[in-house]
Formats: sequence, C-alpha cells, structure tokens
Amino acid sequence: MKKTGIFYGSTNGDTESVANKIAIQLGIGKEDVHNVADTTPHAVQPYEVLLLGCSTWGVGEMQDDWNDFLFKLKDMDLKNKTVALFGCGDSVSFSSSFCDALGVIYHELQHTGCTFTGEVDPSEYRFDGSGGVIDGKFVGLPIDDNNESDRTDTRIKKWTDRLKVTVLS
Ligand SMILES: Cc1cc2nc3c(=O)[nH]c(=O)nc-3n(C[C@H](O)[C@H](O)[C@H](O)COP(=O)(O)O)c2cc1C
Repeated sequence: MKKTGIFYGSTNGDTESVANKIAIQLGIGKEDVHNVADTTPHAVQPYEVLLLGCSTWGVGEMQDDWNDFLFKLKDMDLKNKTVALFGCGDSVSFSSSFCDALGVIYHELQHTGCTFTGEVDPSEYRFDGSGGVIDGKFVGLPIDDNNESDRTDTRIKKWTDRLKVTVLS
C-alpha cells in the first residue's frame, strides 16, 4: 500500500473519531494519524497519499486548528501527492453550509499541484447547499454524526473500499 498519512482537525472529537475509523479500515498505524493542532505541515513530506480531515464551524469555515496548518501547506509543492478530503458537519442546523470546509481546503490547495481523489455523490445526503460540492460532487467524504450517525460507518467503509482500489493499491 502507498504510504498514507491522515491529518485532521477536530474541536469536539467527531472528525478525530472519523480519522481513527478511516485508519482502521485502511490499516494505517497510529503514528501516521496526526492532529494538525500539534503537527507541522512539513510532516506531510514522507507520504504519497494524504487524507485530510476538517470539520466545518462558524458558517462555512474550517475548524480553527486548520488555519495555521493550511496557511503553510498551500505554499508547499505537493505535486507527487494524492489528496483525499473528509470532514464532519451538520446537514440540519447548517444545511446551507454543510461541510463547506471540504471546499475551502480544495480551493486553497489548487496551486500545490496535488491530485485530488475521493469524491462523493451528493444525492446520498439531504442538505440545502454546500461549498464542498464542486462540479456536482462533494470533493471529499462528508460525515454528519449529529443527525445521521447510523450512516457513518457505512459511509466510511464505502469510501475507504473505493480508495483501496483506486489509489492505495
Ligand atoms: C457554532 C457552530 C457552527 C457550526 N457551523 C457549521 C457549518 O457551517 N456547517 C456544517 O456543516 N456544520 C457546522 N457545525 C457542525 C459541526 O461541524 C459538527 O458538530 C461537527 O461534527 C464537529 O466536528 P468536530 O468535533 O470534529 O470539530 C457547526 C457547529 C457549531 C456548534
């Protein structure tokens, strides 16, 4: 399997929990699961594949710890790296900015040269609008543990199974 690192930011632990579940599905060790709150962006260097997890706060903003991390990451050369995004949000209380952070990170990393993967069909979700939907697809895996926690494990399994075939093998 390609060397894969998970980098997440999480305020209440929801995205952290998703990051750990993704790691288990993909057989990624704890040493390769990083909280961006206490990691330097240069820690991405050894990895071929980066799984970046960020919840959405405010109205459509990235989880706080991502600000400093992304500020540096967006100026790095990531052209030999594949990036897949994931993150938690609330499709009921924040239905018009559901998982917007996926779109924020996607846009900010456009000039790094990385290759994105891991898109998800929005028809499997109910929401009014999302900056995470670009060209008709979520640019990563949205998770709503607030309202649809019963679907979280299935969504993670489906997404990681696809990554195993398309990117990681
Ligand atoms: C003040 C506040 C603002 C939020 N804003 C959004 C939002 O704009 N879009 C969204 O999808 N979720 C929003 N959420 C929901 C969180 O993203 C959600 O609870 C998520 O599971 C938190 O994940 P974390 O514990 O990994 O940070 C907001 C929650 C709070 C309390």
